[in-house]
Amino acid sequence: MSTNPDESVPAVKSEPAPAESSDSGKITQEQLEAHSDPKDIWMVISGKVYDVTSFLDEHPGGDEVVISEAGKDATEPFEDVGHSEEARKLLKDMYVGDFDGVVNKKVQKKSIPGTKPVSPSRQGASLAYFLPLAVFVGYLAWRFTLAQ
Ligand code: HEM
Repeated sequence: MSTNPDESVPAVKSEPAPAESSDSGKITQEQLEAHSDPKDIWMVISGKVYDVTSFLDEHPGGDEVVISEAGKDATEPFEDVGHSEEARKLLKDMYVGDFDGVVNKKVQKKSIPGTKPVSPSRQGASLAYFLPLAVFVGYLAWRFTLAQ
């Protein structure tokens, strides 16, 4: 028999540790930034979050470039280097989860080859040409019908 009066009281469950992902199961910008220490590095590459901490010393490009991208979206610098297929395969083992934030804007904005982006102002401009022309053609057609 125990003399401890607290023993009958059920242990209060401790608060669960903060989740490493948002409600959507994705990693938020905040969580990404929480891993920007050289001893604990996460980074985003093409919308996926990778824990590159253990790879730091092995990186053929040196640790500094990787540290400078800690807690950030490193898609652009990673792609700019033109990493090999081998480098991309290494990423698989470092995968933590999908990124919930905005995927690298510059990369997203890149136009799709073979297509020509039309800006809203240009759309307006072509409408400004087309409308009077359509009215004029309509007028000609009307005159032509009257002349018959
Ligand atoms: C985090 C994931 C990364 C992995 C797994 C990775 C892996 C590699 C590998 C395997 C190479 C050797 C060449 C090749 O196979 O392409 C390499 C080279 C290189 N990496 Fe990375 N890298 C990563 C991130 C980065 C980042 C974020 C930067 C720049 C900010 C960077 C900059 C470089 C540079 C400059 C080289 C060329 C080194 C040389 O040729 O002397 N890497 N990387």
